[in-house]
Amino acid sequence: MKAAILGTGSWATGLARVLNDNGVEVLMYGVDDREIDDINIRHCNYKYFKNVKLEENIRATKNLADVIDGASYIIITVPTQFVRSVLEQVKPLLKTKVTIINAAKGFDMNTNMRISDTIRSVFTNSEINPVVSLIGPSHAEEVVIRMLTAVCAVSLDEKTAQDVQKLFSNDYLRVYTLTDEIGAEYGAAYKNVIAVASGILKGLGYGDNSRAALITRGLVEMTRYGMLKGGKAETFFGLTGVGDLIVTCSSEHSRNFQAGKEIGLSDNASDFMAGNQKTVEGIRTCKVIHDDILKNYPEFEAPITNCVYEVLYENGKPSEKVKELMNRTLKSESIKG
Ligand SMILES: NC(=O)C1=CN([C@@H]2O[C@H](COP(=O)(O)OP(=O)(O)OC[C@H]3O[C@@H](n4cnc5c(N)ncnc54)[C@H](O)[C@@H]3O)[C@@H](O)[C@H]2O)C=CC1
Ligand SMILES: O=C(CO)COP(=O)(O)O
Repeated sequence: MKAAILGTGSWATGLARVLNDNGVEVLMYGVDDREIDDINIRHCNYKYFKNVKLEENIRATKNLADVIDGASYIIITVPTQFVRSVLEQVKPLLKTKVTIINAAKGFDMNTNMRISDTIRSVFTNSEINPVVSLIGPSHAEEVVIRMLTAVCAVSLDEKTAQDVQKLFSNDYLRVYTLTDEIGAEYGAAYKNVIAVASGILKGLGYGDNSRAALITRGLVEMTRYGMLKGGKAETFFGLTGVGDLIVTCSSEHSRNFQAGKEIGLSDNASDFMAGNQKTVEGIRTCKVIHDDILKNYPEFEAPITNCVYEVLYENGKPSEKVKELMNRTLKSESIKG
């Protein structure tokens, strides 16, 4: 059995190792010569993992046709802004029906669609099996060294979710199935915005109490928004919701957290926004959610997202935004807002 992995970055490498461990033939598609040479020649991916030696049968190439040829599964592990363009290159190369597994967290660059919807908009039902998203609390830095991790295989079709569950599960990666695609994908995207806020608090010098408050109120905010979009409340209390929120808001591995920390340290986002080269999906996700609320749900309150938006896009000062959040009208803790 063969799996095509789109991307040669950190998550692509982490999932390639899982599948290789599970006896699946993997071939990775990349655009970066350095990453491809590292994988093929030096058997590492030094840019992302300084001390990890990869197996020699994990291979990468720039030839997308070779990657797709004979693959039963195609795993999307490029950042969300590249997903549609890569899938459009994949489409003419398909010879048999495949299962596409999304592992990216955020929204389509052009349409702001969820990634499962993006996949369905590129391919017909005769080209692909039901779409699956493999998402949950899973820093690549830990998965690649086989640290115990649990994620969800999310699909509208339980059988396909179970198939992907079996494909990835092993003694260090436990996969649960879930059918609430909307709730899971909004949770996995929204948590990146709250992780930027968590980094900002850290950069400003705040401590554990502040982070716990942010995670708890961030969970309320993302649950209310996700339910508005059609997700189920219970999903936000699972791995793709609070699970991913905790790991991303509390870890120095998180690029979203790191970004927020840098912004908090300088009490300003402009330098960071001008120079950032890393994958920080919370930046764009924040704008997508902010603009959606402004346009479609003007009565909806998303105070954390609004503050992150003002810091990132309107030159708001993080230290002042924190004060604004704390000095809002006092209210009940109810999830209803
Ligand atoms: N890194 C992590 O721990 C996790 C990441 N994810 C998600 O996985 C997705 C990918 O993120 P990372 O691997 O972290 O990003 P990364 O920044 O580590 O790597 C991005 C990769 O995409 C490649 N790339 C860029 N444009 C491309 C194109 N047009 N075609 C093919 N490859 C292209 C780059 O060369 C690089 O290899 C994101 O949506 C992220 O949210 C999900 C769970 C864990
Ligand atoms: O999604 C992740 C862990 O579950 C990775 O988070 P970052 O994109 O912030 O690094």
